[in-house]
Amino acid sequence: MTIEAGIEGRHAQAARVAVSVRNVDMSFADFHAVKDASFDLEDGRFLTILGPSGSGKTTLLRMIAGFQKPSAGEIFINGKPVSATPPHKRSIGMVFQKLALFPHMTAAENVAFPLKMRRFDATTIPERVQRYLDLVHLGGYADRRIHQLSGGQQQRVAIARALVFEPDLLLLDEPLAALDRKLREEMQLEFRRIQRELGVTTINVTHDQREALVVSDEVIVMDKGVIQQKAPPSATYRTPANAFVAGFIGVTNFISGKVTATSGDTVSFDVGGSEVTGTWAAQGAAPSVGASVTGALRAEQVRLAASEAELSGCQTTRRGVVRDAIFEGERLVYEIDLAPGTLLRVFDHDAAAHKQFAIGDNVAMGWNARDVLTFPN
Ligand SMILES: Nc1ncnc2c1ncn2[C@@H]1O[C@H](COP(=O)(O)OP(=O)(O)OP(=O)(O)O)[C@@H](O)[C@H]1O
Repeated sequence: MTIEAGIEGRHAQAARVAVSVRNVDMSFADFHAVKDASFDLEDGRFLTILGPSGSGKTTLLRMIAGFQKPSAGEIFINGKPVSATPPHKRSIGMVFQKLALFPHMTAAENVAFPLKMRRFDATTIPERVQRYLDLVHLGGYADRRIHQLSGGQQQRVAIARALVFEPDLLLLDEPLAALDRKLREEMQLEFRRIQRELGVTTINVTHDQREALVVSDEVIVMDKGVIQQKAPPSATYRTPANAFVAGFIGVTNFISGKVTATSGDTVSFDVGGSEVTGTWAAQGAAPSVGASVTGALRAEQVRLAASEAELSGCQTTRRGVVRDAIFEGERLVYEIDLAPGTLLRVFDHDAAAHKQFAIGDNVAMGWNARDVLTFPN
C-alpha cells in the first residue's frame, strides 16, 4: 500500500457527513462570487479550499460560518439546514489571519473567554483551559499576556481559543498567511497534528498550494466562483480535473497545439512544427484531429541529458537551448526552448548527482506520454 493510500484510507469507515453544501450560490449586487457549489465533507476530515485571489473561497467559508446568507442553495451541518441559524449558534470554532486576541488578557484568560460566553460551569473552566493550552504546547505560558508571546505562540493561543469549547467544526481563513515561511510551515504541521489528535472536522481556506497539499485530507480547487475539483491532495496533483487545476498545483508547463492523431487515450499534437504525444486527461472522448489542445507537463517530469542516447527510458525526446539556469538551493531550475515561443521549465532536484548545464548549452529533454496530461484548449 502506498503512503497516500494509507493516509487516504484512514477514514474509509467514517461515513457520517458533517458538512453538506448543496447548490450554493452567492451573488453580490453585480458580481457572482460563488456559482452552484456542492460538496460533502465527512466527519473528522480536513478540507482545504484552495484558489487564487477572488476565486470565491472566503465567500464560501463565510456562508458555512453563517456570516453571509447564500443567494440560493442550502448548507447542512450534521444533517441540519443552517440558513436560519446565526453564526454563534452553529458550534463553529474559527481562526482568521487577524487573530483578534484580547491583548490585555493572559493566554489563559483568552482561552477561557469562549467558555465564559457559553456559560460553562466555572469550576470546570481552569482544567479545560489548561488541557487546551497543553494541546497547543503552551502549558507553561498560561499567565503570559498576549504581547509577551511570539507570533507563533499567539497563533497557538488562537487555536486553543477556537477549540476549547469543542465545536463541531473548525474554520480557518488564511490564519498563516501573514507569517514568515519557516513559521508558516511549522504551524501547518501543528494544525495537522492538532486536527488529527482531536479529530475535529476542519475547513481551511488558502491560496498556498503547498499548505493545501501538506495539511489536508481533501482539497477543493476553486476558480472564478466554481469548484473545479474536490479530491485528495495526491489526486489533485496526479490527476487534475482540468488545465486550471494542473496549472495551480505544482509547476506545470503548458504546451498547446492542434491534434494530428489519436489512438485510444493517446493524443498527438503539433507544437511549432514538432509533434508532442500526450494522454487525454479530460472527461469525455478524446478530441478529433485538428482540435486545439493543451498538454500539461510538470517541471519535475522532464529529464535532461547531453544527448538523446542517455534518455533511452523516455518515449519522447527533444533538443533545445538552455535560456536560463537558476540555483534555488534544493533544486536547479532550467528554462529551455522547446519550440519557437514555447519555453519548458525543468527541475533538477538532485543537481549534485547530475551533469549541470549552462545558459546557451544545447541539451536533450525527455519525457513520457503519460506525463503530458492533455486537455481541451
Ligand atoms: N460584500 C461583497 N460585495 C461585493 N463583492 C464581494 C463582496 N465580498 C466578496 N466580493 C467579491 O467576490 C469575489 C470573491 O471574493 P472572495 O473574498 O470570496 O475571494 P477569495 O477567493 O477568498 O480571495 P482572497 O484570497 O483574495 O481572499 C471577489 O471578486 C470579491 O471582490
